[in-house]
Order: sequence, then C-alpha cells, then structure tokens
Amino acid sequence: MSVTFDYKNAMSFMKKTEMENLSQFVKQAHHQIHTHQGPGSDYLGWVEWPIQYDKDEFERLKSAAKKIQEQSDALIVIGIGGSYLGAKAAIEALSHTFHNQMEGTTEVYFAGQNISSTYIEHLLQVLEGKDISINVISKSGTTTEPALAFRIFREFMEKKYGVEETRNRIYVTTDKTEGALRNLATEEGFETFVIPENIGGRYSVLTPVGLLPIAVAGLDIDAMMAGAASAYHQYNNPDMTTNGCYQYAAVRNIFNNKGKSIELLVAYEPSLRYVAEWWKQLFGESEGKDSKGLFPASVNFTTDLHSIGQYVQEGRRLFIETAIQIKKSSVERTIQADENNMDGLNFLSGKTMDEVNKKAALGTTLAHIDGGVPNLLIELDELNEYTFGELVYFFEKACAISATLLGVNPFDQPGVEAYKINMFALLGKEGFEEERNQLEDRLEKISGE
Ligand SMILES: O=P(O)(O)OC[C@H]1O[C@](O)(CO)[C@@H](O)[C@@H]1O
Repeated sequence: MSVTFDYKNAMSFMKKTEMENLSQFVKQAHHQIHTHQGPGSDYLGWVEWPIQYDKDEFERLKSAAKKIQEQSDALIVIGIGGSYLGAKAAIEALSHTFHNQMEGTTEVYFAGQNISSTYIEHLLQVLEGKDISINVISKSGTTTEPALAFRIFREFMEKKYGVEETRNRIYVTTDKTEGALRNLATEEGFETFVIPENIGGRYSVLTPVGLLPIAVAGLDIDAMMAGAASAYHQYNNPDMTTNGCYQYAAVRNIFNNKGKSIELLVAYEPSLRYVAEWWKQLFGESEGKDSKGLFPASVNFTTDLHSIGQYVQEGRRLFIETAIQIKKSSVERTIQADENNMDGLNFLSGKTMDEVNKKAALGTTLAHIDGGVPNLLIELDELNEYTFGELVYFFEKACAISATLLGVNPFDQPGVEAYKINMFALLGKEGFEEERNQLEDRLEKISGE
C-alpha cells in the first residue's frame, strides 16, 4: 500500500463510536456503488475503469503521444474543468517543475480554461515559431470556453500549416457518438479518443482525457493505470476498519455533521498545487448541492503559512485540514554549514531540506490541533506515476462514498448551468430572450437604486 490514510490527529475532536456508527452506512454506499445503483448510477464507469479500460485505444493513444512528440515542439491542451484539471495536476505533480523550459521535452500548454484574451494572446506569442499540435477535449463538445479557444487555435494553425496539415495536428477527445465536437471530428477526419459515456468529467483523468496530454509530457501512463488498478483492489472492501479510503469519507462526514464547513487540502510540495485544484472540482461539484457539503479549499504550505496561516491558526473555527505528505522526496538536498553563520542557520547543517520541510509540517499540524483544527493525513511513499494513479482512485472513491453518505447525487452538477444561462442571455444567444429581458430589468433596478 503506497497511499495511506491516518486520522489519529482528529480523534481528540470526535468519538470512536461515531466512526463505528457510520460503518453500516458506508457498507451500504459501497454496495450501491459496486452494484451500479443509486443516484447518478449511469456515471459509475470509473469504478472498474482501472481494470477494464480499452487496451487497444490505450495503445493507439501512446502512438499518438509519440507522434505528437515527433511532430511538435509544443502541445496545446484545450479543455476546462474535468477536461483540464486532471492532466494539469499530473503533469505539474510528476514532471520537472520547469518542464516547459527543459531541453528535449515536448512543452505542454493549456488553453480554453478561461475566457481571457490576454492569456490567449500571450500564449500565441509564446508559440510563435514553434511547431504545435492540439488536443481539444470536451465531453459535451459545446462548452463555451474550450470551443472559443479551439476556434482561435484552428485559425492560427490553418494560417501556419494550411488546412490539410492542420488536420494532421489536431487530436480530439470527446463523446463516442454525440456532440458538436464528435460531429466536427468526423467531418474533418481528426484522430479521436473516446470519453466513456458512463464517466463524468471530474472522474475522467485516467481516461484519454488525462492520459493523452500526460503521455505527451513523457510520463509513464502504464504505471499510472497500474497504480489505479492496485487502488481498485485495495479499496474494494466494505469493511471500514481496514479501508483507509472509506475512513476518509466517514471522517469528512462526521465533521460536516459537527458543523465544520471547510476542508483545507494542504500540501508541502508546490508541485501538488493542481492536484488540489483537481480535488476541489471533484469534491465541489460532487457534494456542493442541496445547500450541503464541506467547501473544498486548498493551501500550499509553508508558503501560505506566511499569509493565510494566521487565519487557520486563530480565525473562525470552520476547518478540518487534510495534509498530503510525500514520505520520500524525489530530490534530496543537504544544507551546508556556513563559516560565519550570520543567518544563525548552522543548527540545520547536515540536515536535508526535506527534513526541514517535514518538521515544518509536523510543527504546523501540532499547532493547528492546538488551534482547534482536526487534522487528517494522506501519505504517499513517493510521488510517481504509480502513486498518482492510486491517489486519484483513492479520492474518486472517497468522494463517491462521502457524497452518498451526505445524501446527494455525487455525479451531477446542475448548479453549473446558472452562470451559463445568464452569460448566454447577456450575450444575446438565440433561445435566451426571456432570460435576457429578466436580467436587463434586474440590472436596471440595481443601477437605479
Ligand atoms: O468536457 P466538457 O463537456 O467540455 O465539460 C467541462 C466541464 O464543464 C462542466 O460540465 C461544468 O460546466 C464540468 O462538470 C466539466 O468537467
């Protein structure tokens, strides 16, 4: 087991019996998920995915990644939400911190995750003179942000390469049969990869959605799938006393019921920043509905100990804290003695930076417990493709169990439509006339007040 869960630092804030009382509900949730029942049961394809994924497509995907590496200096990954965050999380966590600046790598850039003209313009400037390929990813095929970015990049590429060669450089990841992007890909003859219909966006990182960009970045996707498969077997166990994934789900539920409103995901490695962003979408879209759910937030320590750390220590007691720790750092750096010791740091000489980081983490945990923040710990032996795959599956399953305990549908996200409807109405999209009139009346009233 290379990913473990430990909640001993939360025990002073809860009772053992609270866990015991939840075990039967956790068993029910397990059964529901493994028999593909319950709310949102059409989206449970991720459960067996690590042991049932399409191996032929997986091999074709690896060939496409190789082709992209050969044909291009840079890959532009166009997508948003679940069609973006998983790949971004993996590449940031597992590649060189300055991947795009390193010799001999295929650079990977992301677009379509915002509507900023400045971002797109600056990206186009960076790409000037480089050979590029595109992987456009959208399950629905109609999401505004990536569709807009795709338009811009297609035009840019057609000017640069002509229509024929552009076709050879566009890779589409979308639904198997439906949607605007599927239709376009069929018409244009783009190479395509499938987002399984029974896997929702935020559960899709281990499908071609995440795997193609991750493979282009030079990472070992075989090891990643092997890690996820190992997690599938480890956590296919309804007994909460031996299932760390389910313990995590249960502890979250206990603190949610006690009135905590925020879960802070804490990492001491900057490379985990986008793992936290991916995790926020996973839990935020799965649980944040019917006026329920812990708000998923994240901090990067020790950086943020010098900013938001004050609030965590002494502000309103809203939080539980879940730290992700990597036991063995991928790089060791020993601190040297300094003859003059002007900074007074010679007491650290001979220690590694990672030892200091770990003591900072321990000191923080103890301080936060004293400050009334229950602390949970997820530990990885090392950070590599295998453990990343395990961690993804750990969180996916914990989230499904946690949302089921909460009594919400873990796999829909109806609330995301609200901003889209307003945006379309304000932009005058056909079919949104009534909403537009209502919004204009409302805006007039506000400005008249
Ligand atoms: O892959 P798509 O269909 O473009 O969706 C992207 C993201 O947008 C959402 O549907 C929300 O609008 C997310 O759930 C999803 O991950």
